Amino acid sequence: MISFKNVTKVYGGTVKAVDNLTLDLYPGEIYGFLGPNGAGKTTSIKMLTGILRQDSGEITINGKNMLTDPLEAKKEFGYVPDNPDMFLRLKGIEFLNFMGDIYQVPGDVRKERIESLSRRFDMESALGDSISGYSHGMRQKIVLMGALVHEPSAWILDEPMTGLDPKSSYMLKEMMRDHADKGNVVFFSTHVLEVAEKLCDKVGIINKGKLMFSGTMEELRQLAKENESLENIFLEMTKDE
Ligand SMILES: Nc1ncnc2c1ncn2[C@@H]1O[C@H](COP(=O)(O)OP(=O)(O)OP(=O)(O)O)[C@@H](O)[C@H]1O
Repeated sequence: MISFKNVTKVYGGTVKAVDNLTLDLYPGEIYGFLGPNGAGKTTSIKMLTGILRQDSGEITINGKNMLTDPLEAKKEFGYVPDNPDMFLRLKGIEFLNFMGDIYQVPGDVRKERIESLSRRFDMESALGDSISGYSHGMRQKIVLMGALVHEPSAWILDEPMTGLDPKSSYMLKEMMRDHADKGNVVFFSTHVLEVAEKLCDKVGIINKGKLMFSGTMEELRQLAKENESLENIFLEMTKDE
């Protein structure tokens, strides 16, 4: 379970990027975090993963507190950031082994997982190449594979479908469903309403740092007036006053 309790983050003393966020994500759920540009999605995810420190409030992952017990909390999740341009000097396989080392995944298990992930994402022939030569989508895939090498309980994915080709995107969605169905939390951000609509058990809509809605897709639809599209609800909740 992932829990945000009254979490606030202010940049430079003025920009309230996340405003008193309280949100619980339960095992078995795919939770989509929706919001327009600058809404506070990435800031929330960076606090959740320990990259940024919140100004107030508490974040726990499977009961482990990110501020007071960061090493244990970080073992609980795999994280894919919104920008996959990292470790460019490494070859794909070196990066995956590096991630395996960090999370202390034993050699034989690691080999099996890397083979299986490479097959799923069509990356077998690219593992020996330097990441600097990868396309955006291939970088996205290698970062995703690295995040999954230790088979984390929670998946935290910032805009994971961006740049993936249809087959990889389909594969990832299947994997997300499968992982949640095994009793894990999958938390991801997206701008794309249709993705959220098809994939998520629950969604949260954030705007200007404030959580405007959190609930099931069905509850979201019920909020809509008759004949109003989900897009209209989304626009209504995120419009500028
Ligand atoms: N390092 C920073 N310093 C100052 N302000 C920042 C910083 N990072 C983000 N912000 C501001 O905080 C707010 C939330 O940004 P954030 O990146 O969390 O939004 P987002 O929902 O992820 O947006 P996008 O969908 O465009 O990625 C925005 O007003 C943004 O300009």
